Amino acid sequence: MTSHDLAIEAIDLHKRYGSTTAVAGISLGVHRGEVFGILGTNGAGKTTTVEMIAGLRRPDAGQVRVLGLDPAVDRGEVRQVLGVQLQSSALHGSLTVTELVGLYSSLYPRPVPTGELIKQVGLTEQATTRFEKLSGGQQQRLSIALALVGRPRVVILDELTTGLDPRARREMWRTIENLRAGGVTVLLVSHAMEEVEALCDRVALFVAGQVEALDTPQGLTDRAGVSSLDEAFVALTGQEPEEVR
Ligand SMILES: Nc1ncnc2c1ncn2[C@@H]1O[C@H](COP(=O)(O)OP(=O)(O)OP(=O)(O)O)[C@@H](O)[C@H]1O
Repeated sequence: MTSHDLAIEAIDLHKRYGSTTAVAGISLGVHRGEVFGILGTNGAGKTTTVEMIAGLRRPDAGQVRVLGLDPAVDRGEVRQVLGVQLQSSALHGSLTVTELVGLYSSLYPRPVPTGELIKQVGLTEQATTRFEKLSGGQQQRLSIALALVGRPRVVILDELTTGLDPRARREMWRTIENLRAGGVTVLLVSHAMEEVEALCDRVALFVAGQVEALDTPQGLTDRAGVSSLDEAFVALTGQEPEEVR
């Protein structure tokens, strides 16, 4: 496999915040068309890593390539191919769902039609509701819609289904399956073991800013000699998985 086959390449990333080391030498290669999961306890460096991959945070050291581009340098080009949903989105509270999706659509040459996208994330009934009046789960679904509006080739989702009810959760899983079927590469940060087990081709287990193990879900459970990813996480990292928030 050459680096041309990689949609995302992170090489020896480091990041400190004052005296806190958040990321201490992370390297990852995500194949084109793959759904790749990052699992780790609170503070393991997951968000910092995906923010560096998205070009939203500058690494102290190390390199990132997204489809061969450097997100910190080729900002305009990367914006056209990369969709990002982060944990907290700062959106204009007085705009409605339709207005926000329309605003983001205008940034792309071939956006998903606004109504179609709103339906896809289950917000048709809230189409004329202002962002500030949406529930936490609805805001979450809107932020996922905004990550997908430009038909990205690579999508980064940080805590895809945290805070969503079971039905919305299943719909999001279906959305991921559809992205995979369309050849889109997905990098997924999650606390939910069953979500990662169900969706991801490969998984990286993060501990204290480093990759402790990286394999298919089956490979991780085989390696740990256990029957679930939950148990493999405990066996391979020595840490208890977090409760899903
Ligand atoms: N802006 C910041 N300023 C200072 N410290 C930070 C900042 N962002 C993160 N940290 C610290 O860096 C470490 C890694 O944080 P990060 O958010 O990347 O971890 P995480 O694995 O995403 O955690 P979580 O599951 O809680 O979201 C933590 O110790 C955190 O407190």
